[in-house]
Amino acid sequence: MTAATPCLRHWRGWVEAAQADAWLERLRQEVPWKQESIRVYGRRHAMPRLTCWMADPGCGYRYSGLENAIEPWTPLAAAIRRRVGEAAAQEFNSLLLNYYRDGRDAMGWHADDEAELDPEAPIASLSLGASRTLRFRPRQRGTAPTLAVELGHGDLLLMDPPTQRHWQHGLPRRLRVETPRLNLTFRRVRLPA
Ligand SMILES: O=C(O)CCC(=O)C(=O)O
Ligand SMILES: [Fe+2]
Repeated sequence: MTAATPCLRHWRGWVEAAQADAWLERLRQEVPWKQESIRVYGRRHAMPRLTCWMADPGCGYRYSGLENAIEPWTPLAAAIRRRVGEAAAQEFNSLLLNYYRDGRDAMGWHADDEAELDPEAPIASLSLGASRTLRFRPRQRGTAPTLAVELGHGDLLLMDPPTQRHWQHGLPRRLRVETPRLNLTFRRVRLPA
């Protein structure tokens, strides 16, 4: 069964603009950004964005078929994790950072439903920089309308369960955009009992 809409909570301007500006600048500089590549039909392509995976020890996981190297939390990322965790009432143990250098960078349709992730936990997404559209479509195509959420500077979006089970999301290119955007998705990786 497909839920009629994804379960989203969107706070526009969750971080006040001057604070968001400062976070954007500092994260661009201090995060060890990586240019990963993806395999499509056996060929390697540069991923259309830079990424970094930060997590507590033991919280590694595979994303788009890549085994991510775990980076330790930078002081700012750790501070943001605490604030986002309070807003979401959730203890996040991992974070994927995406750096969209301009409107040519993007992310394809996917669901964040890897086996390593706790399906009961929300995923919290913080956006900094250029405004971009996150689109949602039902995994069972045609059973519900596609939805677009405009994510601006300082916005926090919570994707609550069972959103990942029934919906995919993606960030299309937007060629008019010439400025960068950072997105931080806080996640909960299941730990061995
Ligand atoms: O950049 C975004 O807003 C989406 C990022 C995303 O879907 C992800 O990191 O899994
Ligand atoms: Fe995602």
